[in-house]
Amino acid sequence: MSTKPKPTGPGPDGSESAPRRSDLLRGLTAAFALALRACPGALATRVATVVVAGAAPIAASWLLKYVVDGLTSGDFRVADLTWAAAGIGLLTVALAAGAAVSSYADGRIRRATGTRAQSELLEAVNRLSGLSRLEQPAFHDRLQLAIQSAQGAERLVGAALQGAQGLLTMTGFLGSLLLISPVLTLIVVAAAVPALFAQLANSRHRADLFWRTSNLARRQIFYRGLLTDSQAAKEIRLYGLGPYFARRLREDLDGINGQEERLDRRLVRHESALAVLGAAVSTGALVWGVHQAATHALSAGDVSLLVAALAGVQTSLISLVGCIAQSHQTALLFDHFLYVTQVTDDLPAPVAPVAVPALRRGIELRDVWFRYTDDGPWILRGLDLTIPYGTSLAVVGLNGAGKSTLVKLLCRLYDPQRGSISWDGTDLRVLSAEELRRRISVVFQDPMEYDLTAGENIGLGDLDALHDQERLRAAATDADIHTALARLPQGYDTMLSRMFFPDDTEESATGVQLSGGQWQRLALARALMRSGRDLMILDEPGTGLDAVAERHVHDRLTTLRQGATSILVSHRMGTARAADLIVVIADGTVQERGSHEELMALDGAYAELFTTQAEGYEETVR
Ligand SMILES: Nc1ncnc2c1ncn2[C@@H]1O[C@H](COP(=O)(O)OP(=O)(O)OP(=O)(O)O)[C@@H](O)[C@H]1O
Repeated sequence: MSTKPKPTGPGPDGSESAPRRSDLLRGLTAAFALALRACPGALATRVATVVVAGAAPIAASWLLKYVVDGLTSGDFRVADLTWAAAGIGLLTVALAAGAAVSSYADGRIRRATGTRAQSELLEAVNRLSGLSRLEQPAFHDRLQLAIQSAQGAERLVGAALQGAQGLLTMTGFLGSLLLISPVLTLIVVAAAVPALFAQLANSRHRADLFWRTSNLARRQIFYRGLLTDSQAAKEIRLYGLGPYFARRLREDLDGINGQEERLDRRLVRHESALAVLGAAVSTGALVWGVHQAATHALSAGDVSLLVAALAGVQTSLISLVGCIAQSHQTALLFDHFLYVTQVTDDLPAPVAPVAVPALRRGIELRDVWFRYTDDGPWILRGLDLTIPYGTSLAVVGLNGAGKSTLVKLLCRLYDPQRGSISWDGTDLRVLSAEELRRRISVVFQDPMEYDLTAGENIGLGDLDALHDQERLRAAATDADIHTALARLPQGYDTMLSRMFFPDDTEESATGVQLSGGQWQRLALARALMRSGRDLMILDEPGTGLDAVAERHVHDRLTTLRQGATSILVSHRMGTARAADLIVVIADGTVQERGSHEELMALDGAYAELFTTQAEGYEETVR
């Protein structure tokens, strides 16, 4: 199963448009809500530290003004000045302690929101009961970005709190300046406003660039995945594709770097002009303040407050703008997280789900039409098929005829666009998909190879029996894999992975890799853990098995299937012939149906498939 995103259009979902400004507000609200759900205590602490850190510099500058005014005028009480100086000291201590508490609270917020975001994301993906969304490249891309941005909530909260702190300090200092001189306040604000808007525009440019280059960035993940994936390594080495993909990755990186460089050059011009403007306003204000003090229009304390306010406004402005810029980009990424966590199920859930009864009459497909995408070709075209209870059905047909598609529809991994599939007369659409699947046991054509122990690989078929050694062994024996597993270094506890080791194993221990056929048998054993279920589906269980193994497995399955409703998809006609009912799928419908003898007598598609295969064997033997 590949987890590598495939490159698609320019933006997520292939859309060309950059995100809207409202994304920032939406992202911020959602990030705070997430942090509040994850760690309300740490968030409240962090808000308290913001108030302390935002207000303390202003209070300290007023106390300093009081001290300076007292000292320069000579009109003071020693005790008052001492208390004021102690107050400044206390505020400094509060600031230092606040910084330590704030960094601890940040850590807690980071861990708690990160974990919560991951779980909410995976819960949302698990809520998707079908396959179609996960198979849409655009959704898949979104999902990859959502996984990367799960930490975005913490960064957004952090940036917003830092911004709030900057805003608090700036407002406090502007208020202080207003008391000294309304004119001066106006000048400082006038110098700050263009800087603020220019910085906002810059952050918007950065966000746009990020959006424009996100497709290139995703393609890099794809190339990096190819170059480091052990599954891809065989072909990459055989065809000598490494340097080719490395070059394409470098070209994409150069593309992104080039665009960033151009934007940086533009922004540096803006920023230096703004810095000069800010410095000029500060210097002018300072000169004016000193002049006013010299002519006794202002006190020395006013000048000290003026100096603190000018520095405070400039610093908090820079911090505020930095936070807004960071929030903008983070909100863009976090939007993918919100999209995925709010996505609706791809299979409509029944309004009043009906309990899935044990199968007693059979399964019926009536005029089933199905295609994977709205603009794709029809795979099934009005297929009719009745599978009576207790029948063993074999489905045969050429490659791409739609056999595996039929299997997936029976498991309700998709809904047909037209027609119906019913379980004892009840349409699958009104049954709970989860309950339905509990009544089915399937070996898919491409079964999973879990990087877990051999026992777990089997036990996953029935989680309640994950550690039931007897049942694991029985299933493995029926799938003809018990002997091979028993011979592994740690028997059923052997890790079937070259990447992970059991927690209690030394790092030097190596995992074991099974052959393709052995994995196939393990998947069969996993399905056999559910052999008591109402319907057993085997989609090509013989692929990858050698002739002797296939014979063994086939004999066991024939015994196991007796009396049970089962569906076997197979290209091996020798295996299919033993079924009670055989259907040939072609052109999206059932072309022929009957027993082996009936279909041979019909001398149609089945007879042709059967004799062609039989002749092939005879020629080989001769
Ligand atoms: N997830 C998918 N999205 C889009 N098209 C698909 C998907 N899965 C299968 N198809 C298409 O549906 C058609 C039928 O595929 P299916 O796997 O059902 O055939 P099959 O009869 O099982 O073939 P085979 O014998 O090769 O296993 C094929 O043309 C295939 O390309």
